[in-house]
Amino acid sequence: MDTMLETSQLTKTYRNQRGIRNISLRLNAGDVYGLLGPNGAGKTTFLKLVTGLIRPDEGKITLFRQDLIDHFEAGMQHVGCMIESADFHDFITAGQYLKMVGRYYPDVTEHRITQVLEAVGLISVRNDKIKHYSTGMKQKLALAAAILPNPKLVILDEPTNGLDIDGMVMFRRIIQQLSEVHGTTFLISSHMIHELEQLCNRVGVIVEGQLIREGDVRDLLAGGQSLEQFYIHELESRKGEKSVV
Ligand SMILES: Nc1ncnc2c1ncn2[C@@H]1O[C@H](COP(=O)(O)OP(=O)(O)OP(=O)(O)O)[C@@H](O)[C@H]1O
Repeated sequence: MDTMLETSQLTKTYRNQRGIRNISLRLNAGDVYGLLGPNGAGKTTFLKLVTGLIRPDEGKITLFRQDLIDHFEAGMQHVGCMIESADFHDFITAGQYLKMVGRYYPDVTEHRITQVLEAVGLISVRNDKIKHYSTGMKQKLALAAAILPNPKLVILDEPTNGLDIDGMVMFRRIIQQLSEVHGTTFLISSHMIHELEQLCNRVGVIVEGQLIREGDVRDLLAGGQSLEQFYIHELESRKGEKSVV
């Protein structure tokens, strides 16, 4: 099976001693992988590391089987990402913004820009300045930018933050369609556990900077366990282990 992203013993410690420790994780082509974990567990840190936004202290990251740092630009051509709250220039329009993003990729056409704006439901406001957008609309625009170049791998940090119910349904449909029709691989961090249950084939649980468990969603569901039950059980076991110590 083709490996899209692999980390080995990935460690990042901030000055306050927080961060992540020894995370080894592999994403195969076609995976829709959900990262779960409590606030402050280290999910965003992990996503920032694998998108090159910060450098690890230790460990290795390979993207499409090549070292991320040595082949950063070539690798990132095939990655779309949305990390933390989207930050935009307020005085440009959604259409102009996507045109700007499109310049970083070889073949983003005007037609493709229209296509993604339609997909995320922003076509009617494409000529409005971003400063007039709501939080959810900005989130949709960030998703549009992430999928714009038809990436092989899409990395999303809390993508449904601020989305209304329609927006969440739209988000789920886009991911399912890209995954099923184009075989796009996804790595998604979210607290929306029911969304993840519907979308993901695999999940990993990060607690206090460590990947404590991975699971195959189909197996969990077939065993009569919901993703929420699996997650709560993992957190409770972790607390139990700590209280014994
Ligand atoms: N730039 C930074 N400097 C110092 N500490 C940081 C920095 N960024 C994150 N941290 C700390 O590292 C830990 C992991 O943070 P991170 O943002 O990765 O967690 P998270 O799992 O994404 O949390 P949430 O679900 O709340 O978004 C937290 O304790 C956080 O306070």
